[in-house]
Amino acid sequence: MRKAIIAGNWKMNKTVKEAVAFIDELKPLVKDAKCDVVVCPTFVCLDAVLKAAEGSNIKVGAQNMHFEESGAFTGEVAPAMLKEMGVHYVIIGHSERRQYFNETDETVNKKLKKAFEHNIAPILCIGESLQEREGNITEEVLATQVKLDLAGLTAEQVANLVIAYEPIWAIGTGKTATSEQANETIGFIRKTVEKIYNSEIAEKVRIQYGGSVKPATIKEQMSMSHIDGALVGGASLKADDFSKIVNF
Ligand SMILES: O=C(CO)COP(=O)(O)O
Repeated sequence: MRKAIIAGNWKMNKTVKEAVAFIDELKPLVKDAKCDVVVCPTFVCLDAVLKAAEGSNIKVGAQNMHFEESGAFTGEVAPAMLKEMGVHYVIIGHSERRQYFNETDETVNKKLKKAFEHNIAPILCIGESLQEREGNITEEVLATQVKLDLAGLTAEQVANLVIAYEPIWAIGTGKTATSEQANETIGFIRKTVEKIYNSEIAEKVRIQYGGSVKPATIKEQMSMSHIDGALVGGASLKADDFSKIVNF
């Protein structure tokens, strides 16, 4: 049985003060959650959020990191810096990073390897565009992403991986994939992992759905056989909404 994981991706939102106030409000609301609870603030809020979340069941993730250990990479953050702070998770390859910051399957793959090397749990984002879905190439696109992004990862690493299936056309648009659509596609991703590794690993990898997840949609989504959680954008910014999702 896979443990569900609900993560909030705050994207470029919340100042340090706002972030701390959010955690203070969220803590009592999610203290009995049955799933893993994760919030992913911006780099500048990580320290304050880690401190505010101390002693609670809320884990903290970063939204990105570089694949090099250190050096002349102005504006970037290295894995060891996150690990030393106590960061548990890191989102890798979000579609916004792929779209606006030239993230490729090659850099995603390097980052995944680095995250595992530093014992930070990666949440790998994959997903197809509207054009790709309408062109009936969703499965090819996802299979290619899985193959390239996971290249060279060990079976043990993949068993501990979280994958977030986020159809790009459902992000921030209010258009959710239907639960059946999401389940079917996530089932396909699991099959792809099985083909590359084996059925045992495919059964272990946790796969979230992401894209306009709301308190009103989560119950049905979590009732689906392949959906192990959610990566939540907009609805993770209000403690009340996010707690309702966490306590699905
Ligand atoms: O991109 C997302 C999470 O990473 C989804 O964002 P929304 O929930 O705002 O659609």
